[in-house]
Amino acid sequence: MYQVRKELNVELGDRSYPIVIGQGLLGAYDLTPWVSGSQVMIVTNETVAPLYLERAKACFPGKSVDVVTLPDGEKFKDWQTLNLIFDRLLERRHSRKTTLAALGGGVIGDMAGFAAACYQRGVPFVQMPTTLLSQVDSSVGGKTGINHPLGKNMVGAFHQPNIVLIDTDSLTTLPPREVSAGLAEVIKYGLIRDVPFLEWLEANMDALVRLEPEAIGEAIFRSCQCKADVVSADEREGGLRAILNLGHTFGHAIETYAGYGNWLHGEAVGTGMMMASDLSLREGMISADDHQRALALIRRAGLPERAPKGMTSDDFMSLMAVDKKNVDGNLRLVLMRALGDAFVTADVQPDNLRKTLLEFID
Ligand SMILES: NC(=O)c1ccc[n+]([C@@H]2O[C@H](COP(=O)([O-])OP(=O)(O)OC[C@H]3O[C@@H](n4cnc5c(N)ncnc54)[C@H](O)[C@@H]3O)[C@@H](O)[C@H]2O)c1
Ligand SMILES: O=C(O)C(=O)C[C@@H](O)[C@H](O)[C@H](O)COP(=O)(O)O
Ligand SMILES: [Zn+2]
Repeated sequence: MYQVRKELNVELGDRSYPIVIGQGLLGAYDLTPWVSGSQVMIVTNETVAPLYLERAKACFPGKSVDVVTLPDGEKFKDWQTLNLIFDRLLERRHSRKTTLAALGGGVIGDMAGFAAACYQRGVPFVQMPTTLLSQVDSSVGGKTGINHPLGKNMVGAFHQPNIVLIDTDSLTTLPPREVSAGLAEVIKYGLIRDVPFLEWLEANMDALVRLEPEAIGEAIFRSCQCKADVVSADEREGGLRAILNLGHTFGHAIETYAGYGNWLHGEAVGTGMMMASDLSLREGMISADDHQRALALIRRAGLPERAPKGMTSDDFMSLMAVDKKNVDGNLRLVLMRALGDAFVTADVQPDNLRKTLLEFID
């Protein structure tokens, strides 16, 4: 038995798709209406497969289901591992009618989605996210890709899924550090454009850290709602969508510096949002009280508040110089005019940026 708690839609004209959120969905929810051909290939990893693969297969009754199981970890979000997906697709003679289904966290979702965007110039794609971070963020919106040693997510494509199936029961097996990482992206939505949600998070953060089902279901729904609204308004990041990058300019620099996987993406984003808040304060945009509210919430989620040991401000500056938001060599950052009101700017005082970097490095 399963229970759908909430359903919402990413509105993209004839490419619109549902996000279905509930309990017991893996193993019971019929995904075949979103699969046009007779074949599915599930992309998963060696950690998730023993936990959820059999249940995921049962979502495709009557279809022929193939599987490719990748090694686990951010350090495998690379060309070599991506190629394992293409190897399997070709060895098994999959056609452009095969649907790829991502079963796992954001690493699997980003790689399976990129493979779906590229294989025979594009095949249908389904998201079955199993981490908090992937349920609140990466499974929605169609950003797919892999890392490059010189920069995070530097090679990729936009490729929207046909459906996102979120079984919140899968979170029961998630390690606490991964829960905190997911909460970073949840907090992000409050900080960028949803003050009522920010207040709700302040009231419910302890329940979220404990993964209490009511609270976590609500946080996932409201996060997906915020992301779906932003993506529906600006699918390819022509403008508004860049606010989803709050904390990511600093965060991606941290992930690249630390070596992919040593810092979790959500951890780097948590510290990065503290840095963005600090800079917003120095730029005279948010008040000291607002800054303290942001810091307190990120801390309560159990996220780190210092940059990696040994990382210098020069390291930050050179890694941030390859950020995708930059234009004509000018650094562009997401800051907050006020809590719940993020925007992109290329116009920060160099001295304020330097002070923010110094504030967070050891
Ligand atoms: N495309 C986007 O819009 C977008 C948005 C945010 C993040 N991302 C990307 O997502 C990635 C991070 O995703 P993530 O935080 O899910 O990390 P992840 O995919 O590495 O998963 C975290 C860990 O949890 C394990 N795991 C997955 N589900 C589990 C479960 N139910 N129980 C126990 N263990 C489980 C995984 O095997 C892995 O070891 C980064 O590469 C980031 O760049 C993409
Ligand atoms: O969906 C988006 O847009 C985001 O920015 C969401 C981010 O949480 C996510 O980490 C994304 O992968 C970052 O995108 P990038 O373009 O900065 O690599
Ligand atoms: Zn992110």
